[in-house]
Amino acid sequence: MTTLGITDGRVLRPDLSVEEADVLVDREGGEVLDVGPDAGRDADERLDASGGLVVPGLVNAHTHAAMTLLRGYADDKPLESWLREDVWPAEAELTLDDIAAGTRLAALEMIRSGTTGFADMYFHVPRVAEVVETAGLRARLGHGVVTVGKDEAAAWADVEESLDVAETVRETSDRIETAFMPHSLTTVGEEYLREGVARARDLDVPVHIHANETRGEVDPLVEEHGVRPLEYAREVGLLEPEDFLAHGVHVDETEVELLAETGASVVHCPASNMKLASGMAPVQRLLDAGVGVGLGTDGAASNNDLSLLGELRDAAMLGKLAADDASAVAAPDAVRMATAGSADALSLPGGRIAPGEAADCIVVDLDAAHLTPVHDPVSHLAYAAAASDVRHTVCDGRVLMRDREVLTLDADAVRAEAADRARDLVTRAN
Ligand SMILES: CSC[C@H]1O[C@@H](n2cnc3c(O)ncnc32)[C@H](O)[C@@H]1O
Ligand SMILES: [Zn+2]
Repeated sequence: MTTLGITDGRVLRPDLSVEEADVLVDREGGEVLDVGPDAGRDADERLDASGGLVVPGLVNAHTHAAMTLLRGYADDKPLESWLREDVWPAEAELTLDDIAAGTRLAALEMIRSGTTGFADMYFHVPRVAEVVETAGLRARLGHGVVTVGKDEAAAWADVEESLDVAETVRETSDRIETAFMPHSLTTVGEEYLREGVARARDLDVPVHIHANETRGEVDPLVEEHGVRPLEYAREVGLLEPEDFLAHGVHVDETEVELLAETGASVVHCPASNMKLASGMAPVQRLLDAGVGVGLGTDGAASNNDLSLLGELRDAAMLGKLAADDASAVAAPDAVRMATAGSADALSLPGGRIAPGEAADCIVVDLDAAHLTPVHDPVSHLAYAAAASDVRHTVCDGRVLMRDREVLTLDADAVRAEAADRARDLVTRAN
């Protein structure tokens, strides 16, 4: 066994207390061995955390990584017209190599901003998995199914592809898990949902879906089925404890209770919800009811970055507006959402720094003008720290970024290829 010591910093513990300590990591086993004063002093390799805070690696519980290629391509529109007029026509032109390049760019941005794990719903998932493996990240991946606008054969083929990906891609890496991923309750027909979800249960994979994102999606569904969207979701077999729903903006009291009873989680995406004017999720209400809540950026085209530190701030701010209460979604709640909340929602290791837990951690520099003084490091994580404050990123015991240099990807090459491909993509789409 060889060890990594993250030394001389302060460590955020699972109860969100902060203590001066080292973190000792088993590099091959990918787990935390010890947390305590001088625990890392004799380690084989050391990462200097002096002046910094050692935090669990952040977990982005809902994104579409390759949408980095569409960052800034179509802004200032609501979800439905943004998807139909801009995003879907561009996505129809994506090649496998585009998706690999966009995902690499996302991986670079995630490592730089302290994200060690993520959930991705997109296309050409085996290529996405290759990138995740090379970058050294952890992920739960799935092929997004859309059946509206397709003939029956094409719709079933899409369902089969998502199930096939869920079954096979999880075998490709110890850091990759999968899920069955129907796009939403309105873009996938009922028969496909019922059959796909039942088969996902046989494969023992969770289901990830967009749900209750906009009024434009909820109202017609209620009209058609005569029940709330999450009651319909339950009827078609969704809402098992390992399932996780993106957004959950327009949920009523019955649906909050249904989530709490079933144990399915919600992934809050505040920046995307604000940018597309989708609405404000009742996050404090969900937390009060005992619903598991994680945090996601959604794709870079509706955000427009993949920084979870930015998302933390948005979650804390928007949560107060939604509740009309300045004490709602307090700093520790937001930090918990981006760490243990997201990791638990995705059933992935990580989210807590303690012996036996996955060695997914980051060091956030606190020695910066905008982070001075440090009355409360948890407050700084929620309200003041930025992506560029992340100094080191470690996933599964491996150093992915040391002193702001990403070690697993060639940053210049990744940026150049993504910029070229994005330009060609939008030329083809237009
Ligand atoms: C079928 S793969 C995933 C699909 O989802 C689209 N998408 C991106 N952001 C959102 C969002 O906020 N709500 C719904 N769908 C979204 C993405 O462009 C892909 O087509
Ligand atoms: Zn999404």
